[in-house]
Amino acid sequence: MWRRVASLSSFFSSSSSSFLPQTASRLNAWESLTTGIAQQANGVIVPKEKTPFITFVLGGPGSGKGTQCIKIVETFGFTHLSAGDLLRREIASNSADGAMILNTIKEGKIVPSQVTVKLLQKEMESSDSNKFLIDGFPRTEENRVSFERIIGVEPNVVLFFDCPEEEMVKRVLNRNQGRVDDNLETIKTRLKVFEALSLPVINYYSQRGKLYTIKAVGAEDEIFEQVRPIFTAIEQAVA
Ligand SMILES: Nc1ncnc2c1ncn2[C@@H]1O[C@H](COP(=O)(O)OP(=O)(O)OP(=O)(O)O)[C@@H](O)[C@H]1O
Ligand SMILES: O=c1ccn([C@@H]2O[C@H](COP(=O)(O)O)[C@@H](O)[C@H]2O)c(=O)[nH]1
Ligand SMILES: [Mg+2]
Repeated sequence: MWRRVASLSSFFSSSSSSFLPQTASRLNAWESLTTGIAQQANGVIVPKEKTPFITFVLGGPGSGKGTQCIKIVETFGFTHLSAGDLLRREIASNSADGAMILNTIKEGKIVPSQVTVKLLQKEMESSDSNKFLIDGFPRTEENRVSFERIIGVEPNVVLFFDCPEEEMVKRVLNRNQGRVDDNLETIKTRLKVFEALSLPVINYYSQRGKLYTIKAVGAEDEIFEQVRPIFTAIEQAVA
């Protein structure tokens, strides 16, 4: 069932990105709130009781997506699904796809959409939560289309953490979490992949009026002050 919710555009100002050719549009994402996840039962499509609110959290490697997601969870109670973390969990559990995922991550390339979307789907379907932060996905147009086809829903909001390359490289090299892809060689590929494959996704959502660009330089708390009003307005709108 489709349902229209009043536009939130008056809560937000436009934002722009040094990466993006066009100005990001205002939030009118609530218009797509209604698509919902559908589950198949005995050949019949049965909508889930409540439609999830989905935020995609995008940005280059080391732009601070994970760091800000933790703050959003603490303040606004979303469920954080990091696609990279789910893939690393597959590697750690020695699953059938583990070796392929490890090689792909080491090379800084993109795991096949079907694998990542299946992991996200499993988490979303088994969660009691109805509001998700999907961090680091979709990374390609193919990822995006697969998510929409398999999950049957579009994001309501897309955040883009816009950070200069030299700052991202510095952060990743200082991260010190033992990640196999936190080395100069892999970072170079990850940055190229981001520019070639992920920026088109960001542009797509900008054109759809769903994109919020956050200037991701400065102290973590200062950056969160750009994020906070977006989620405050969402809370007010659904209350
Ligand atoms: N505003 C900031 N200033 C300085 N360092 C930061 C800032 N935000 C995050 N960091 C640090 O930079 C590193 C990368 O941050 P984070 O892991 O959040 O990025 P990410 O976008 O999730 O990266 P990836 O895509 O590689 O997972 C971490 O060590 C984090 O503590
Ligand atoms: O949707 C995704 C997300 C991640 N990957 C691969 O994992 C690494 C690390 O991801 P982070 O978000 O930086 O933790 C990424 O470079 C890709 O190799 C992916 O393929 N698809
Ligand atoms: Mg991360």
